[in-house]
Amino acid sequence: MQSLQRIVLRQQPLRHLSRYPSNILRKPSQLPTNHLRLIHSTRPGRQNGTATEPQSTSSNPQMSFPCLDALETRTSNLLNKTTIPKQTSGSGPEPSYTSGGYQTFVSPNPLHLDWGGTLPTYFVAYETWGTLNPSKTNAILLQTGLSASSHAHSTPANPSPGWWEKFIGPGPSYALDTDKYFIICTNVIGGCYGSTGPSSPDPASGQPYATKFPIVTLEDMVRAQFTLLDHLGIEKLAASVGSSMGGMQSLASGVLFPERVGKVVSISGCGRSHPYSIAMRFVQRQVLMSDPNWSRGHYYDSIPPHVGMKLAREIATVTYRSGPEWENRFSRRRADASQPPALCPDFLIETYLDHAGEKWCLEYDANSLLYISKAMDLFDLSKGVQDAARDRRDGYETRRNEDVVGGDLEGAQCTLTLPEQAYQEQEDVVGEEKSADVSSSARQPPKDLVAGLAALKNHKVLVIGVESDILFPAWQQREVVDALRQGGNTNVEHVELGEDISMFGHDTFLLDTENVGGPVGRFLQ
Ligand SMILES: N[C@@H](CCO)C(=O)O
Repeated sequence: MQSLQRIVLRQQPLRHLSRYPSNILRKPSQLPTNHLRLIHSTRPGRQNGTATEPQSTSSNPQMSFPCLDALETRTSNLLNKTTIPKQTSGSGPEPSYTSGGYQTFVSPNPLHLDWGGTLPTYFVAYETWGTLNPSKTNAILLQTGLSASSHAHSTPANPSPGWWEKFIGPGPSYALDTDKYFIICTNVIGGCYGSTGPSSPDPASGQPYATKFPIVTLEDMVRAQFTLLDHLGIEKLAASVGSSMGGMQSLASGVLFPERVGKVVSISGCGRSHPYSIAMRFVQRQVLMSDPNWSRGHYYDSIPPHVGMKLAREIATVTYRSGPEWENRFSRRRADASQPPALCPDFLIETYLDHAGEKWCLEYDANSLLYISKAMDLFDLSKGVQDAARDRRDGYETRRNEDVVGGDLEGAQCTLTLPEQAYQEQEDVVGEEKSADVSSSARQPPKDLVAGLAALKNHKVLVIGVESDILFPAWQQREVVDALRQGGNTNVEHVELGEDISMFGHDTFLLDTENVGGPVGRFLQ
C-alpha cells in the first residue's frame, strides 16, 4: 500500500502539491489521510457501469451510490417520459393518500385572498359520506392535514381506503358516525387533488399558475370551504373536525364563522404556528427550491423537482413521527448487517425515510407543498393578527371597488428583499429571549391569543394533543385550551395522550382509532 501511494503521488502534477510545505512533500506517505484522498480521488467516479473509477489509482475502492444512481435513473426516465412505477406499498402505519372520484364545486365568484391575491374562479374538490338530513343540520366539515386529499374514506367512486378510513363509518363506535352525520371533506385551496392550486390553469393564460399563484392562508382555505357549504345549502355545521393543519382550520372555521359552526374538534393542531415548526417547514422548502428542476416553480412542462420533493418529505417525516417509536421499530438495526456501511440508506431508519420520500416525490405537486406549508407558517389566530388581516382585506376591497386596474396584483406582489444586514448573532441570548414573548415560555397563552379565540367562547370544543408530537407539541394544544378557558369558555374538553399511550408523534391522529377516534366519537354523540 505504501509503495502504491508513492507511485500515485509521483504521478500527480506538481501544481496539486504546491500548497504543501516542502518537508511534507519530501515524505508523501506521511500526508494526512484526507490530503491523500484529495490527491488520489481527483474525480468522484461512479460505479454504475458507465464511469467506474479505475481501482488501481486508489488506496481503497470507490464507494458506490445506488441511491444517487436511482435518482439519476428517475430523472432520465422522466426526461424520456418512461412510465415510472408507483411506490405505493406501505412503509409503516401511515395510510397512503389517494385521490379520485371526488365531486367538484366550481365557484363562479372570485376568491379574494388574505394577502391580496385573487382566484378569479376556483374549484373545491370534495367527497361526502352519510346523508344530509332535510333540515341540513347534521353536516360535519372534516379538514385535512397537509398531504391529504378529500378522500378520507372509500366511496363507490373510489374504493381505495381513505386517510381516515377506520375513523368514519356507521354507528357510534366510529369517530364520525355516518348514521348520524353527513361528513364533508375537501381538498384545500392551494392543493393538488382537484381544488384550485398552483398546478391549476390560470384563467388569464390557460397555463398553470405555478408561482404566479398567490399566497394563501388557512383562513382563505376555510372561506373557500364555506362557499361550498353555501352551495350545498348548509347554513350551520354540526361540527368542524380536523387534525394537524385540519386542526388549525377547524379552529379558524369557528373563529371566522362562529355562527355557522356548532362543535369544534381540533386534534394535534394549534392556535398559532411556533418557530420550531416554521423552521422545519422552511428547511423543507429551501431543500425543494434548491432542486434545479424546481425552476422557480415553472416545471410543469418539464421534469418535476422529484429530488427536492423526496428530501423535503424525508425531513417532514422526521417531524411527523417520534424517536421513541423508531427506537422500538428500528432500533439501530441496519438493512443488511452483513454488508459494510454505506453512505446511501443503510440503517433501517434511513431506508424507511428513503421510502417515505420515494412514495411522495411524484405523487404531490411541489408548488402545492410550498404554498400550503407557507400557509401553515402564517397561521396565527391572535387578535392583532386577525385585525391586521381584516384591515388589509378592507384595503384591497376598497382598491377593487375603486377599480384600480391591477390593484389586486400590485398588493399581492411580493417585494420582500433580504435584509441588507444578515442576522446578527446576539451575545446576550438570554436577553434576546426575554425581549421576545415570555408568556409562551411560561406556558401561558398570550393575551392576544386569548382575545383571538374569544369568538369560540360559547362553543363546545374538544382539543386533543399527543405528548410524543414534536411538530405540534402538546404545549400548543394546552395553549389553545388555556386560551379558550381564560376567554371564558367553560365547555372545553382536553385530551392529552401520553407516551404510554402513543409514541406515533404527530401522525397519531392518522393511526389511533381508539385514543383519538374514541374521544372524538364520544364528544360528537
Ligand atoms: N403525515 C401527515 C402529517 C401532517 O398533517 C401529512 O403528511 O399530512
